[in-house]
Amino acid sequence: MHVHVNAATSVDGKLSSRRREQIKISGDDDFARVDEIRATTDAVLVGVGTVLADDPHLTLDDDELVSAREARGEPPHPARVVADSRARTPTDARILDDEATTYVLVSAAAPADRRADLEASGAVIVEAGEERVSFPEACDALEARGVERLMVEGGGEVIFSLFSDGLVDELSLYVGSMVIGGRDAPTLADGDGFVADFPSLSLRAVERVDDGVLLTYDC
Ligand SMILES: NC(=O)C1=CN([C@@H]2O[C@H](COP(=O)(O)OP(=O)(O)OC[C@H]3O[C@@H](n4cnc5c(N)ncnc54)[C@H](O)[C@@H]3O)[C@@H](O)[C@H]2O)C=CC1
Ligand SMILES: Nc1nc(O)c(N)c(N[C@@H]2O[C@H](COP(=O)(O)O)[C@@H](O)[C@H]2O)n1
Repeated sequence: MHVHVNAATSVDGKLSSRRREQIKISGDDDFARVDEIRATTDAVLVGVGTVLADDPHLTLDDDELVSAREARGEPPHPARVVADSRARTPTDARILDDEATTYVLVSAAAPADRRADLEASGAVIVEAGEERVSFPEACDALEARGVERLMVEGGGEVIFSLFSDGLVDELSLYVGSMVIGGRDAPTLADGDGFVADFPSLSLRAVERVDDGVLLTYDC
């Protein structure tokens, strides 16, 4: 499986403010670029922290990209995936509408009633891991369902785990020309952080987009 992480940060590396509300960091051209990456993937993954904070939809905005997928014999939108160890995704979350398949990755610790509620709301439950979602297991399970190209849109906890598990193949990072600040604001890679064996990336491209910079890395 090819795992492509895409995110937008401020110049000080923040994904959002300490309030964890969605902040528009990207400009129109960068959002169009994000839509194009989505269009070439089989599934788009976020953590439940992002679902609770942003209530994202994770479908394609551009009808031409939808038509191109259909012409290739693909579903109109990539599948949506939530890493949600305890099945906390709200049943009225936008990612549970019927526009695309939605997988909710849970751990063995997810309560049975919450799993049933999510299934009744249209989610496909995939169990991977004991207390927390195990991404290596989850990737195998998704691959068995036909997901070869996985895009990850955040947030910081999930991105850290994917780097920690050595699963990231590519990183696109849009750095918007703003400062957010705040020691408790989420960053690109949160989790416990690394103290040694820091993942080292290979810079492939640098490009000006909108009023910011797009950095592309092979990982
Ligand atoms: N600027 C950008 O590009 C983006 C910004 N965001 C922002 O990021 C924030 C949300 O990020 P986070 O709070 O870090 O939440 P997150 O979206 O990374 O979700 C973390 C949650 O995922 C679940 N999870 C399950 N298995 C896991 C594992 N193995 N490793 C890590 N987490 C696992 C846990 O419940 C954990 O609390 C929001 O403020 C949102 O607005 C989110 C996506 C993109
Ligand atoms: N690429 C990017 N730039 C920003 O400025 C952002 N705030 C985000 N946030 C993430 O975009 C997704 C929203 O999806 P929908 O438009 O609802 O489909 C979601 O993952 C946000 O957290 N991304």
